[in-house]
Amino acid sequence: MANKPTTRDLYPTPKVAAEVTAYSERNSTSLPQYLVDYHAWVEQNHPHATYMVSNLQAQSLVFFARAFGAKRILEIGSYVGYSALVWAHAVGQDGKVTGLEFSEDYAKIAREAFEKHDAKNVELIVGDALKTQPQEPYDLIFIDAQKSGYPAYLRDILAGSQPGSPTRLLRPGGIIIADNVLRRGLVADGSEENPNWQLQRHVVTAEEDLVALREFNAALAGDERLEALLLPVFDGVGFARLLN
Ligand SMILES: C[S@@+](CC[C@H](N)C(=O)[O-])C[C@H]1O[C@@H](n2cnc3c(N)ncnc32)[C@H](O)[C@@H]1O
Repeated sequence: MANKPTTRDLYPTPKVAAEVTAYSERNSTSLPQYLVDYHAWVEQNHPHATYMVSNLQAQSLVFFARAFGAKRILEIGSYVGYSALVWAHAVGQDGKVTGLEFSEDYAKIAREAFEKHDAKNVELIVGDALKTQPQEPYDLIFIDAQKSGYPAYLRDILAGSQPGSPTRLLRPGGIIIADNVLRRGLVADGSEENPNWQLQRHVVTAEEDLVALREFNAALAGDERLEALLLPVFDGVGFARLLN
């Protein structure tokens, strides 16, 4: 029996992959124009714009948030607020988004964007997310901060969401979404034969990030309180549902 084609077999050149992404974006429910414009503005004005999720990934986040029925979302790592604004759009005015962001400078830019777009349902807490997790329940937690912190974030979420606790962080049935869990494939294949090894090793990721992400992915799949799915889309997206 022939093997199913892999992502690379399906979209074998950069041009095909780019066309597929643009086509998928066009054939998914559109984002409001102010979100697309803000993404473009950050790309033109900020040196670390690649920190942001893409518009197509943002479309997927809106879809998942609504499909999961999430009205209260915690985001760990907000940068200048693009994905926080996306979540704010997804949950609507009767929902709530809390972003945790280390940098005061990034948070200032994000808050200006929230104000400009009249997003009253999103707040930012500045500081180390390992120390600033709120004491209230969320339906969905998005992890997108420093990769070396992913295992600790997961431990904190699980420890802070004990069955029966009135202050639990993630409700029973709540969803965790973690971005960049494959790091251009280096998490799964960190060998020098991986063409991304030379390109990315010193630029995008450090060995400690890869070690932490492998630990995180294994913990997500192995914890008996979680049902997990790792999808090889975008830079690798990990999903988990908290069972109790
Ligand atoms: C990939 S960016 C987030 C991008 C954002 N989610 C988006 O898509 O628009 C990661 C952010 O996490 C922040 N960060 C890193 N370590 C952190 C920590 N310990 N606590 C809170 N934020 C942290 C960084 O300052 C950076 O802005």
